[in-house]
Amino acid sequence: MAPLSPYGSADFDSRQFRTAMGQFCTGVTIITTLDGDEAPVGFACQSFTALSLDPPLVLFCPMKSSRTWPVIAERGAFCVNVLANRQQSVSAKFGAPGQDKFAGVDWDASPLGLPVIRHCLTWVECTVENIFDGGDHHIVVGRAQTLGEVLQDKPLLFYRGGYLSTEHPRVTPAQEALSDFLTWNGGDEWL
Ligand SMILES: Cc1cc2nc3c(=O)[nH]c(=O)nc-3n(C[C@H](O)[C@H](O)[C@H](O)COP(=O)(O)OP(=O)(O)OC[C@H]3O[C@@H](n4cnc5c(N)ncnc54)[C@H](O)[C@@H]3O)c2cc1C
Ligand SMILES: NC(=O)c1ccc[n+]([C@@H]2O[C@H](COP(=O)([O-])OP(=O)(O)OC[C@H]3O[C@@H](n4cnc5c(N)ncnc54)[C@H](O)[C@@H]3O)[C@@H](O)[C@H]2O)c1
Repeated sequence: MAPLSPYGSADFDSRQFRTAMGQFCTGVTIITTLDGDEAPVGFACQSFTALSLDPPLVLFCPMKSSRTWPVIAERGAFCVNVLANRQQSVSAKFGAPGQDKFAGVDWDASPLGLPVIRHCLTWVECTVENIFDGGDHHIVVGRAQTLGEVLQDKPLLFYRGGYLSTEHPRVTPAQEALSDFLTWNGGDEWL
């Protein structure tokens, strides 16, 4: 058996860890809420995922140093805004420290009054269900309360620390691809 590369050893630094984690391509969301003065706040977040269908749960992981997180905890609710490909500048704005990330950003209020950023692929309004410890992050579980409409647009993807163009419009259904893969008898040609 061939030995694993140095990246396979436990002796790695933070940059190597980020490089490895950056191979996992994700979408980008903006997690928003309202502060005590009813002003909108939010931050860019890739650590978002669907968690459970019944009950309908999602999760995201804010850094413990996040300044938006305590505002969400206080409000007990947040809105997940799923960014479209054309919203790179929104991601950059909400992904860096700043006083007013909403300056110049158009938004509407969800049923709970939370900020829904215009032109997102969709949005999900949630109440905070549970908070777990995750090293230098919190793991926040939310219960979906309202689903937004779905726009027919391309997603913004984050990959290797940058944004990936999603110009190719074709979407292959995962179920179909999986069953094709499992019944494939064409040797290595699949890859
Ligand atoms: C594509 C993408 C995905 C991301 N995914 C995640 C994720 O999943 N989870 C996550 O936690 N973060 C993620 N981030 C990073 C996060 O969006 C940023 O750290 C963002 O600034 C956090 O916003 P905030 O409002 O929570 O905190 P901020 O107020 O922006 O503060 C963030 C940090 O900067 C410090 N800070 C604030 N203002 C200043 C200042 N003027 N000078 C110096 N330091 C300052 C704060 O003390 C804190 O440590 C992602 C960023 C990008 C671009
Ligand atoms: N989960 C996060 O907190 C998270 C995720 C992505 C980016 N960011 C932050 O956004 C900024 C832009 O990132 P970049 O362009 O340098 O890309 P990068 O090369 O740091 O990101 C590559 C991958 O590393 C992981 N990562 C990066 N920072 C992390 C962190 N603080 N905690 C946990 N995982 C992390 C993510 O999986 C990301 O996809 C950086 O300041 C980065 O720390 C934070």
